[in-house]
Amino acid sequence: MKFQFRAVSFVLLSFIVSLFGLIVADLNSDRQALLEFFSNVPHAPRLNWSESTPICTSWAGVTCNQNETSVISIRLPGAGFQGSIPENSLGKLDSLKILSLHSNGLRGNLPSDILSIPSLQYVNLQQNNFSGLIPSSLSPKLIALDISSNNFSGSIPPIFQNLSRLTWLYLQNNSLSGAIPDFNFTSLKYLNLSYNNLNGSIPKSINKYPYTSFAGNSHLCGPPLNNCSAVSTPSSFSSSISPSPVHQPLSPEAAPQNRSATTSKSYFGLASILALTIGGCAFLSLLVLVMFVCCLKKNKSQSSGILTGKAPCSGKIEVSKSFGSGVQEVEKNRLFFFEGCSYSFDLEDLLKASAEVLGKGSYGTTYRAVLEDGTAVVVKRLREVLVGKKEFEQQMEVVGRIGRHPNVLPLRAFYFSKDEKLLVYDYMPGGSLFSLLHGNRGMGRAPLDWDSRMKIVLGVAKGIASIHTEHMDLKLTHGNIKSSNVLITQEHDGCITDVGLTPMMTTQSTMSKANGYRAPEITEYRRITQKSDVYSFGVLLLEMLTGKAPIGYPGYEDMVDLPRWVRSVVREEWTAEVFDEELLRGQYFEEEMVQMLQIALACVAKVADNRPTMDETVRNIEEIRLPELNNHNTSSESDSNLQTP
Ligand SMILES: Nc1ncnc2c1ncn2[C@@H]1O[C@H](COP(=O)(O)OP(=O)(O)OP(=O)(O)O)[C@@H](O)[C@H]1O
Repeated sequence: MKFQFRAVSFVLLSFIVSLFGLIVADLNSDRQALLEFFSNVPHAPRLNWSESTPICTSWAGVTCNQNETSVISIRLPGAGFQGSIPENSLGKLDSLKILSLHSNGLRGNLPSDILSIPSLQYVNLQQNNFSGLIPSSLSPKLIALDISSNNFSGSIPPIFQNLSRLTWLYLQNNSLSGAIPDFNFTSLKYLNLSYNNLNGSIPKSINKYPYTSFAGNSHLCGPPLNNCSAVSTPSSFSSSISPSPVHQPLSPEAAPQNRSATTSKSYFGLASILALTIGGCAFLSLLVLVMFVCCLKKNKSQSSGILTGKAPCSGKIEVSKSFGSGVQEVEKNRLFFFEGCSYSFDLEDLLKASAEVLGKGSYGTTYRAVLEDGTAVVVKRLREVLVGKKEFEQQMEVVGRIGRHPNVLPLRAFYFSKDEKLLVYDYMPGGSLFSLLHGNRGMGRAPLDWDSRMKIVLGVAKGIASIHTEHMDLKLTHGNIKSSNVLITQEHDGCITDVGLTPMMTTQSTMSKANGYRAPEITEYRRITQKSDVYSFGVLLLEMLTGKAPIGYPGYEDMVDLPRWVRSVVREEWTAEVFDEELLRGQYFEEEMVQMLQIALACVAKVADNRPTMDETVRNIEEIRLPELNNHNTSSESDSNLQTP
């Protein structure tokens, strides 16, 4: 009996010892793998990985599982890594789920053992200099793969077909060639293959993705690009196809992307090309005119469509205390409501409402109007509107269509007359991000915590990305992103307002007040693009991180040229000096803050082409906030905890 007991104890003890040994060995082998990478790849001096410190609690950018037995995530975007990743380094982290090394200077081949780590789910290696082929062995658990803006060549390996959980696939801005394999993705939601050298026809299985997913591949054809039949042979294409997408301001006149294949010049003389162009333009203009007249007629005759007109009974305008003082009696009979709007007042009610000035912006004065039944709305009284009635109404159609995203404040109604242009929005009692960050800095101030800031800016990023999505063939921009145009919803989310106003306003009004948010190319060439929106959003992120208002707000003492100031502080080394002191009190999320700073600095790159797109920015922020890493604890190993962000 005694012998039996001893034997059992011995077996149990050996089991425990060997289990412990295994655990230690596991973490040790992860440590060795990371040190192998770290010692072979030059990086920024701020990285603190050292043999003598505990890997799970001290190494920047490294996250372990809950039991601290293995490394599950590496997130070091923009950490200054230069050079190639050695084989048998990162590829040895056999429990790795998340690998984010975007915006570094990594180059050479991507070792084949990395993407095949069986547990790997999220990979973001965009904006490096990797070259060679995409490895053909990939983790079956991959959910997101972003290797865009590198120099990968060769064809797209058919292995993607087998990845049943793949939701994001971003391969744009590489040198990939050959035909696109006939994928039959089951879970893919986002696909971008643009700006490569792909050729042949787009497989049916993926032709539901937008034009922008395939643009910039001059030898690719079929929906949503040009019909393959319209394309003769690859050699008949003009070689001068624009290398990057053209972004137009949010304006109905913005030209659609040129979707027609450019045929070889040898087929036509200059005269025939000119004649065709002029004829084509004339025909198109006629067509647009006819369509527009039809649209207007339809709008006037029925109240379907996006806009509905309301003809109120006549009444006296309260000249003294409301915004209605300038409205002409004859023209005050048409307040256009957008479809789905539940308000039931008319222009007369609005003009009678008691009004309080919320502020004077660059486009005019904004009022909070309280109607007789107690409904509060916001009325923006525009001044210096550049366009006539028709263009204004066309623009309103566009605005009505894009204001259907939870992070974009919908325009509810508008009024246009010779002397008065009014816009009606919901009143947002939560105020603006500007007032939350800079308002009442004295006693009794409730500081805006990190989680709230992250939620708001992620919402704003999504809102802007939704504006940048192609609408009616137009590449739209916002043109005036700043913290006073970010309003806070009941759910404490960020919501962008003033959508679609920039193209209708005079240049003085659009240039004057928001200089601190303006991209260099706007100041120099007055060119508003989607990338200049990204710049403004980057300044907004810096404002959120530093608590400082960008230049352009008279009356705010700590105004600074934010991108310039932040760059000068962090040039040598990342430092807590840039962060808003309110963020340094209490629980301090340094790693997330540093990562947000990296994202912000990428957005405010001086050269527009070096800035990420808004979609990429959304993903980069979401990656910081993966559910697994929320609440700032280390992760559980359960796969179900890692959901699609
Ligand atoms: N729907 C709304 N609900 C609550 N407050 C709003 C609403 N729309 C605007 N505001 C607030 O009203 C004030 C004035 O806004 P306005 O848009 O006129 O100026 P601005 O945002 O400072 O500059 P700009 O005209 O360049 O956008 C700002 O503080 C803004 O945050």
